[in-house]
Amino acid sequence: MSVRVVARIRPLLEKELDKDVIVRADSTEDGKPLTMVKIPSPKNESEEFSFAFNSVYDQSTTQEELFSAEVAPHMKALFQGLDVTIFAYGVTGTGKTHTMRGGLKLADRGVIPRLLSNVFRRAKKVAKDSNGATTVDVALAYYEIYNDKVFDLLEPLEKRTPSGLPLREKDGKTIVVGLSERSCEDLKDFERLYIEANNNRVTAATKLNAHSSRSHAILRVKVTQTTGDMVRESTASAIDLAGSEDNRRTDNDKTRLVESAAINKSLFVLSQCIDAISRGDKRIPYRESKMTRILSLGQNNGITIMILNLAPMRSYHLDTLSSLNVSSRAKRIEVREIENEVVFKQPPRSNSGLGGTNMQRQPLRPLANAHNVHTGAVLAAKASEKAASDKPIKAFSVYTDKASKPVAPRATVLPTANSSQSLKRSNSNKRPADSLEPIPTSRPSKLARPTHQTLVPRPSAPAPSQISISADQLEALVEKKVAEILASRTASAPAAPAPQEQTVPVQSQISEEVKRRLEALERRIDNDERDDARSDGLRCLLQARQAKERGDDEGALRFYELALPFFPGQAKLLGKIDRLRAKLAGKRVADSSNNISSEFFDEQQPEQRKQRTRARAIAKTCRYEQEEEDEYHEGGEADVDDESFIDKPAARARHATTKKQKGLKVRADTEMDGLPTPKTAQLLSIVNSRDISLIRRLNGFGAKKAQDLIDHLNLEGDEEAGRLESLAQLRKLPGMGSRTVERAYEGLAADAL
Ligand SMILES: Nc1ncnc2c1ncn2[C@@H]1O[C@H](COP(=O)(O)OP(=O)(O)OP(=O)(O)O)[C@@H](O)[C@H]1O
Repeated sequence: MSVRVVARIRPLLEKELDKDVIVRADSTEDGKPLTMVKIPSPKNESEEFSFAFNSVYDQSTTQEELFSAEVAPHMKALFQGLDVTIFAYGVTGTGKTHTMRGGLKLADRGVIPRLLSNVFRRAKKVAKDSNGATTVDVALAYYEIYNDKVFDLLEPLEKRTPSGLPLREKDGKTIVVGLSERSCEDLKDFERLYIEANNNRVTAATKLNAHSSRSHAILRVKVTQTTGDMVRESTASAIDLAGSEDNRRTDNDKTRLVESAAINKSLFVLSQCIDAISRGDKRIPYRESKMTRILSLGQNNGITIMILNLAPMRSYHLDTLSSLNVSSRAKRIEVREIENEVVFKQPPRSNSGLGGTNMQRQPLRPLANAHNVHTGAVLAAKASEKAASDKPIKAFSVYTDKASKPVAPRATVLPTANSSQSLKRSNSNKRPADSLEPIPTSRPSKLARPTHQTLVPRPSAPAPSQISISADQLEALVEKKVAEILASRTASAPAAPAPQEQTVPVQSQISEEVKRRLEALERRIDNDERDDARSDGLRCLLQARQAKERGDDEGALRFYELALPFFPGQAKLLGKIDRLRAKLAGKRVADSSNNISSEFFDEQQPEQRKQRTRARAIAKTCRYEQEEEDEYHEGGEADVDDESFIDKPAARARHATTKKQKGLKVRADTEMDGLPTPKTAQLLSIVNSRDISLIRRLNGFGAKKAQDLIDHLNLEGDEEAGRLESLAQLRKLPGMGSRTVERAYEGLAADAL
């Protein structure tokens, strides 16, 4: 099933009553429900663009109507074990927070309080219908992504660390490490928590919205239904995204500008993800922002509803067109409606096999094919509260945490997802205590183990620690993903003529290597806690460069603009932005009309559209592969170069530890950094020429690396002011590093021989 995308047009506010309304809801035929948003062309008022959605809600729509039509119908599915995600998207001031949170009056309450009210009502009904045999527990996690950092909204502000909470991937889901979770008894309990938590959320007045959300807020409502030893867990996520904003209209100060840059960047990445998914690209840039990692659009199982919020006034014209374009593409995203697996609680096991009465329970273990792996831990959390409080670091998923309800300590997952009522765990399925290998640990158990694993006698190899298991699992997942991609590429590749066949395995190896490096690099970027402003700025520049190479001028402009707050007043950067703006001024309108016609074209010519999409996807894949090969073909040192860009001192320190690398560095310093040798002078003169064809000829430089180098030189100043005088200066540039410079130097030396 596709992501359900609905649009909501907000009414005019009191201060806007004299404003010109240009956005309206319409239906395809008289008497049919509203499914179209119509808006005039900014170029030609007599021309009107139409965007089709699953449903459209006009200015008169009440909070109750929206909830009843879009959210209430999915509450049953939530209690059947499906995860439900609802997120509000749109420009600043269009009503996202109003839709999700709403006002304090009963009629003004938004999706979130209504959702909770519905959940508690259903929970009571489930308990009543089962004569008390089934109990339902509701727990909340609530956090915000502010300046691309994750903060727990249920914890007081004093507890925040500057770097925020880290993210990890686990069992195909992105989890927030250290996130708290609160048990919630009833609506009053929820309101108390929610109002308190919202006071922690960053909002501020901007010119476009007196209470503008400066962060993306994510509320997770976990519903746990327990019947005897069966546990079913599902999660409703309600996400209020911060709104994109055009800083020419906001009059934002420096702090607001930095926030705005982070908001716009993450929303831009979201739009890129939507585009990539709808084009069928293999690589979706989820990892380029924390918000897209967490949202994982199209990756999560369950039901996803996107609410596009729109303001009807002319002053939002281009922004409205842009968000209509993005959201209408989101309709094409497919999500799998798969229920979460049922979990069976396991009675407390004897620890006799572990020896000693003080021995703690088993350590964390990986749980294959389970979505709700933390259930046992959550339900056991209160019982083990004291032990847990002794631990310095907790790795809770957003589905997991400090629930306060005492429940059985362990749970076991059955691989059958849909047979919850008929399955009961027999005694023969219990894992005998003597099959446990002794694991010296003081960590209390937090994860369940799948039944099918427990039935098989375990080898007596020593159990790895929790951390090494996670790392191995991660590695294995990456390997598996790469293998699958390669297998599908090989399978779908057309038969090559005989002479080229020999090159296929080599290319596959290169791609595999490239993929692995890319994944490793992304992981390293994500794990790097020191996301300082400068490296964010440099990343924006690199993204801009990449967008430009792809011919995506709009993307390049957005990223250059995002980079501006990090390099204020940079003449070169401002020049680039001005040139791109001028180029795009007329093109933007033309693009919009192309998109509309392609919407209609899609319906009329599905085959041609598919062919176009395929051709685009193939062209893009080829481009990616070419770029990757350009960058990585030279082999083992590419990651050194990249690492030096992310964190040069740390990377150098790491690489300087091996004997071989130590030798290389010493040689580089003595041979290359003294008085400029002819080779040094030659290398510097090639670099200073800023001529891409010359720089590309250097050993280890592909098109992208060469262009990045030129961009960085341009940022340093013009050819005179930004001239490099030594290799040490070259090494300090982002993306360079000792190894790169040495290879380029050695390449020149080899040429001379
Ligand atoms: N459907 C609606 N009915 C009445 N008022 C609305 C409606 N939608 C939005 N508003 C009002 O419009 C203003 C802006 O809405 P809101 O703060 O929800 O926008 P937003 O999209 O969340 O903005 P930002 O992204 O800056 O946080 C608020 O005063 C809100 O009360």
